[in-house]
Amino acid sequence: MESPRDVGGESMERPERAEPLSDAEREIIQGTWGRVYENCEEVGVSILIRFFVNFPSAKQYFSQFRDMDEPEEMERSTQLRQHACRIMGAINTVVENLHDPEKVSSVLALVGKAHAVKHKVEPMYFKILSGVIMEVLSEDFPEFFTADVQMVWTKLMGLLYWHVTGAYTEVGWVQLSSSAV
Ligand code: HEM
Repeated sequence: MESPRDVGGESMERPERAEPLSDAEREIIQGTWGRVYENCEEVGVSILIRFFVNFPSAKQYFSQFRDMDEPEEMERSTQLRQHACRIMGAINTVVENLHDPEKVSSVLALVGKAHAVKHKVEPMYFKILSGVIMEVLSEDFPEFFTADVQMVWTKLMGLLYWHVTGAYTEVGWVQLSSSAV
């Protein structure tokens, strides 16, 4: 599906600012997220399984399942399950605080900083994960994730990526070229 170079060698693009969400868009996100979050562990796990199956190089950061290939085996990993819940929890905090841009940026700055400094995760994986999140939500909740709703969610994912990559820039993340990886 991928080679590490597909994801490792690209530069981190970051627009000047994230496009803000309107009140109506915030309501759409909050309304649809409520239904997703009711099943947060199950949805989070299916997002991560698809992420690691389609982009196996993303497993390199996880000691417990970096060498696993079978989705059934990965599904039993407590580290995967825990990360699924942490991702869903962080998105939930963002969604619940969309009216409070400072809170949103501080939550995502912490996520970005930890992943840059502690986990040393290549930031492109955040973009890839956003795409997988959109795919899984659209497939699992077709009754809510209509084309219009998907557009609003894509905007939220852009906002998330913008804040996270902002934190990477802030801590002085240096992009490795693909030939150096
Ligand atoms: C929306 C995206 C994401 C969110 C909200 C998120 C959130 C979190 C949180 C809250 C933690 C625990 C606190 C910490 O140690 O920082 C964590 C840990 C971690 N994250 Fe993420 N994460 C995201 C994406 C990613 C991606 C794309 C990767 C790598 C491909 C990744 C790799 C890790 C690793 C390796 C840990 C430590 C796991 C452990 O110690 O068991 N995360 N994440």
